Amino acid sequence: MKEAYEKLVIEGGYPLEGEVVINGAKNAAVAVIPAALMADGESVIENLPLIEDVFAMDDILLRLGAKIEYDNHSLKIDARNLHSYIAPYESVKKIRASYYLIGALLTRFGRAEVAMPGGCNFGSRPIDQHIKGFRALGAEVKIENGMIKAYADRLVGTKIYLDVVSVGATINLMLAAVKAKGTTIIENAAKEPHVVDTANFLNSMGAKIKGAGTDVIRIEGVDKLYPTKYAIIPDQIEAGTYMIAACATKGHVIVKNVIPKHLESLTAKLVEMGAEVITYEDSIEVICRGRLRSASIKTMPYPGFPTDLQPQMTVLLSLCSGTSVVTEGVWENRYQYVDELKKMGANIKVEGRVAVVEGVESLQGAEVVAVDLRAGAALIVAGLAAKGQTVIYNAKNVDRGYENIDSKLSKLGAKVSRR
Ligand SMILES: CC(=O)N[C@H]1[C@@H](OP(=O)(O)OP(=O)(O)OC[C@H]2O[C@@H](n3ccc(=O)[nH]c3=O)[C@H](O)[C@@H]2O)O[C@H](CO)[C@@H](O)[C@@H]1O
Ligand SMILES: C=C(OP(=O)(O)O)C(=O)O
Repeated sequence: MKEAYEKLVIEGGYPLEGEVVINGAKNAAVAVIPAALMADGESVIENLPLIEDVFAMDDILLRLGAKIEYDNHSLKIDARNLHSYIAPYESVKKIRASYYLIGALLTRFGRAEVAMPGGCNFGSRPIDQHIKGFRALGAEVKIENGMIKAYADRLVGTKIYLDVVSVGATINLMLAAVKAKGTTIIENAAKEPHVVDTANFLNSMGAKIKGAGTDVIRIEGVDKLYPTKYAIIPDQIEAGTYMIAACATKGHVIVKNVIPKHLESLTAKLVEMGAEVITYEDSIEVICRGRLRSASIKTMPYPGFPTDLQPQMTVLLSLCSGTSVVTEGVWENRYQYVDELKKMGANIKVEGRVAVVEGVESLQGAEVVAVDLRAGAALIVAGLAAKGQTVIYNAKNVDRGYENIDSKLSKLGAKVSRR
């Protein structure tokens, strides 16, 4: 009988060798797609990753009345016949990014009813800053029966200071402010590459956004947004995952179609640990011929070390010589994968947001479960490096953020199959 979720089977111990082309950024794609709903016409988004989170967002758009058409990695979105401002639970619960429908539908219709979002479960993932911002812009917002209901006859620009640096709130409030009356200033804004990419997409639609990529974003409201054609940035987390896997397997990999600046915190850390990393204009070469040194990382908002690479990096640190310390500076409980790693021989002690990692000579293959997207990516890195066979259940979780990860790894010499 077919498993409820497909599993990945990995024969470990083969160094990754060769080139891998990185797809578009998941966290840019899931912001830009709903943003396209704000133009009454047909937009084209290029370089989209063909991943489960994008398909889940597509499903939401179809339920709202949009028409979509794929041509390889390009998506045409026709939002002319949008007929609903209600995004239902069964499609919204699959992804975290469904919260962007609130900002986009508020701007399009002046009203939005969106179920509470889903996404990776690592502790509470509040959206109070989103709601605080919508209310500051003049929207009435209430939560009823698990639905976020927002209404605004007219959104009016204002100054919003985010209590915490939040990617989602920063992007969502940009979506709500682009056609508000007057100017909106978002202070303590997130600076991630996908925040900048979404601002650039909105500006290509006729929005007037300045300062994205800094902690103060200024949005001058406009009367109309226009359909556009736009190619999103490459995925820094997909690229970083392959760079870490190259090191974990003592391999030699070139990740292509990347923006090296987006990976500077990882590149610097890998060099500190003893890997050879050569940066080119749109690719990065990683060479690792021996056991790396231990290091410490603390995940922080961009340009700090990205939390979405924390699980993968912890696997690499598990194989280094010496003791490493990992501090999760963004999420309260993002170590659920550690119990699975321990089944493979990792020596990790978790206290709250800190994990102390004692390096081991090698990991052993085991049967493990991918509890979420990056936990699954971490277990893949571990299985590639381990001695023997690793079976990863719930592998569909990995497909949320990685396009064709098994075939890409096979092309790099890994022995991996989906069963
Ligand atoms: C779809 C998407 O883009 N997901 C990314 C997004 O998630 P997401 O947008 O959920 O993450 P945020 O940047 O908002 O969260 C950062 C921190 O702020 C807190 N917070 C956030 C919002 C809020 O209203 N109140 C609040 O307290 C969170 O609990 C967390 O501690 O950024 C995270 C941090 O880079 C990444 O791990 C996710 O991959
Ligand atoms: C946490 C992640 O995704 P999401 O916020 O969509 O759950 C991630 O991409 O690592």
